[in-house]
Amino acid sequence: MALDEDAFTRVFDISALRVPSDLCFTLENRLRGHLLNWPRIKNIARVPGDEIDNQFKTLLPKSDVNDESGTLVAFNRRIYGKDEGDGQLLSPVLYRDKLARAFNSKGYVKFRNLAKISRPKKKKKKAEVDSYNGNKREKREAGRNETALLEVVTEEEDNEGEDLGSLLGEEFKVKKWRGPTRLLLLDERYANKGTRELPESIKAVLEEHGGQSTMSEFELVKCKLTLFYNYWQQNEILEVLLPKGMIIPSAFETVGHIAHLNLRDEHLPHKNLIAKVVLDKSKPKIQTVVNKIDAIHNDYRTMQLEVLAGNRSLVTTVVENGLRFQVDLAAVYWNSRLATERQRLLSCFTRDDVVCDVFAGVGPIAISAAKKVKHVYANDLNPCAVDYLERNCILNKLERKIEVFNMDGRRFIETIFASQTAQSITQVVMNLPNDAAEFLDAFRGIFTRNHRQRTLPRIYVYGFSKAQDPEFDFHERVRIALSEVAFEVEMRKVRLVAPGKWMLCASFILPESVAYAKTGSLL
Ligand SMILES: C[S@@+](CC[C@H](N)C(=O)[O-])C[C@H]1O[C@@H](n2cnc3c(N)ncnc32)[C@H](O)[C@@H]1O
Repeated sequence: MALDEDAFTRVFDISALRVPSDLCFTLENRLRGHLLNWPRIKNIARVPGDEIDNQFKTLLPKSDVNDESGTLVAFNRRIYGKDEGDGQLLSPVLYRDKLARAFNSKGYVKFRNLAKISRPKKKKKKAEVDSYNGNKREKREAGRNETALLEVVTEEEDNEGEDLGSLLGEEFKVKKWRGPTRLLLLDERYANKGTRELPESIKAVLEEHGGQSTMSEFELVKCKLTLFYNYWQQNEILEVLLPKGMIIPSAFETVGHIAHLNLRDEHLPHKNLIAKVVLDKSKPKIQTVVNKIDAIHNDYRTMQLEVLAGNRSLVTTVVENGLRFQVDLAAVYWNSRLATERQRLLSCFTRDDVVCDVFAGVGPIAISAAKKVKHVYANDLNPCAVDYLERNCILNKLERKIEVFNMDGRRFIETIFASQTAQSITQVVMNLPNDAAEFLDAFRGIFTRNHRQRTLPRIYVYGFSKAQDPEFDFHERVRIALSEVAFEVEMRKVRLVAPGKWMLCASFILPESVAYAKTGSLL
């Protein structure tokens, strides 16, 4: 089903007070309870074409611009000139401006409508006010990229009979310029009400301020407020589009420019529609919307993703804690939800540490650590992850502090600890929650008598548990893997990854009995 954006256009009749612009904020405060209070709609709107130009301002005498009895009249006379009343002679600047307004390349602008008498009447283009910036625009352009549009319903629309303007031009039906004004949008309960029907409290405020205003004139105008597809929020649109009673998908993970949905089965028939709305509502930050097709099963922990909307590229750049990581979501593992955990882990390290990241992926832990610690050894089995890991080291200018390896975790542990050149490793991170505990046996016998003076590293190993007592369960797995019971393990719940399934982090100093064990792996 295609998304019909026009079906979300809604038009509301409202009333507005046209007030002098210099009073609009005062009046906005005084009339607060009577003004339109809709989300994302400002209740002050500009009126096109009545702004005073700074150039004109300088021509005015120092007294109040809006002194209708004197200055404003004189100003109008100066603008409209002697030929239209008893005004003074126009200054050269104003005279040129007047001429420019009277002619254009096609002839007299002022009497252009005379020509129309002999031609069929074209549909009139109407100037409108965008409630956000007051720009003039043409009605047919509005809609696609608009959020909301405020149109003043003109007298012409109200009274078809008095169409003097269509014969002699706009100038002949509008009043003379009377100073810059603003529209204060009134609460919807005042729509289509006459001035007399306004509550006394509003009238009292207007009367009080009317004296201060030069125009001493407030006008009640009818308006049309149009709200477009862009106005409505994601959940409001999805509520309309999806079948009644269906849970509205709201949360999604973002990885750079990619929104990563995790749709339920019931959503799948509507997946493209949902993705389109998510894309529309999260642009420009989001450029691609994907859905996870299947649970993660493979060794590299990559996700099976289906691109539902937007551009198809799954290569993106994520900024995390001031560091930049390039990621190809189709080929490597990335989880933005672990950002807090990575920070917590990092807070355990000091500048004297040497860190070994056994399952480094594209490097979020290794590279963050490298900014803080003395040195990092980072490894991953996935050649593509290693490729991005190397790029990310360079991207963050940390390549001198990180050594990158591409091997199986167990072999990496054995190699790095056997290496004579390896600096003394103080911290080991094992973030492969499904199986990391099962790699712990690789630490058995990593040190020989020659290494006696070496520091015993602290190990951080992650795991999942669905048990009733997840901490106890994971603790048991760690002990079994190390074939050692007498050592202290700090156990911490990281986050609930699914109902009843916890991710945990166990940390402990590698027991001496394990590090110097005579045998290697028991398995
Ligand atoms: C859960 S991800 C964690 C990556 C990284 N630490 C992070 O936070 O984004 C686990 C990583 O281990 C890697 N991996 C899986 N099996 C491995 C193995 N036997 N040896 C080394 N790395 C392995 C995967 O390629 C993946 O990048």
